[in-house]
Amino acid sequence: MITLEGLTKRYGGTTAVDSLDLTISPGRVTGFLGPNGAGKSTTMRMILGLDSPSAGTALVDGRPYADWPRPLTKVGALLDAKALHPRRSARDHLVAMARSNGVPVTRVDEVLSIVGLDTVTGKRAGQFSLGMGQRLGIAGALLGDPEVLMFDEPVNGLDPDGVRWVRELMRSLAAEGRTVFVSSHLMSEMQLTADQLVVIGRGRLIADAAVGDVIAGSSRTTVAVRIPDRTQFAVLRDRLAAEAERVDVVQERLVVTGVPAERVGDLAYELGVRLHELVTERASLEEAYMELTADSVEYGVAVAS
Ligand SMILES: Nc1ncnc2c1ncn2[C@@H]1O[C@H](COP(=O)(O)OP(=O)(O)OP(=O)(O)O)[C@@H](O)[C@H]1O
Repeated sequence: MITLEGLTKRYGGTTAVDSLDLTISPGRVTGFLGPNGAGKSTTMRMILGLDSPSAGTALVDGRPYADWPRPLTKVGALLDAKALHPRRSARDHLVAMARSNGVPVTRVDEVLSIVGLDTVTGKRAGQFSLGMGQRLGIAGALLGDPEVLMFDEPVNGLDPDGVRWVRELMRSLAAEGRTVFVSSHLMSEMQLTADQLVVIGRGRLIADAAVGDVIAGSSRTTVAVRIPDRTQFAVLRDRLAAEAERVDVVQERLVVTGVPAERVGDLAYELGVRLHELVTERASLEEAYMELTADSVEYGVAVAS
């Protein structure tokens, strides 16, 4: 478990992370989202003791990362996949990591096989593609068989097979009861991978909720109704207009915002309106995320409406 209390980081006049209170629980994948510059990497760096907080605390199972006797066996992390010695082979890189962290060297071949690099163990890291570098970084995170795993943009540079592999790996690590904390800008991928989402903007917490709740909270979730009779169509439209946030007519269907499908169905029944279709059209995570972070985008582009 990761616990943040009042976690704050200031760089001169910039507050990169602003009083974050958060618990990241084991047994599930927690997605960490936010626009560029929101403070995700800085938060992860503070959890790993690579940056010291200006205020507050970041604890792993009740202690700061650095206070754990063999931290690599407690927390594994992929922060910057490019941070490799270019002339070292994948195997040498992991052997050096294992030796300096009291991890048996036999584990190196295990993790190379888990990440699918067992056929290129002798190749130097400098000759690696971006995707191979990511896999090696993930191997490093798994080396100490830790209970807590953190990945900063793990699918960066991976092909579709690699993206699916990372998704399945994260899900299986969480299913084993580990804490999995992963940042990403790929919303469609997060929708498939994460159970819980933490969204930050300008260093502050915007949301901490189950993926389904984040999506359900979006005003873009609508109910669409198809009514074959024109008169009944108008009756239901006028009745819904009195209580919905908005009612649109799209391709001869009523599209209702702010009234659940159950209520729309009950109203139609009361008014004797015959329906041919009644369907909830959920927002995607991407739409829900855009809505949540609209005020926190630091480097936004003005969109003409
Ligand atoms: N070493 C540093 N010195 C000064 N400012 C920094 C430093 N590191 C980060 N920042 C600033 O802190 C803020 C948060 O940056 P951070 O990299 O944590 O965001 P992020 O959410 O990881 O962004 P991205 O999605 O672009 O990776 C930014 O405004 C950034 O410019």
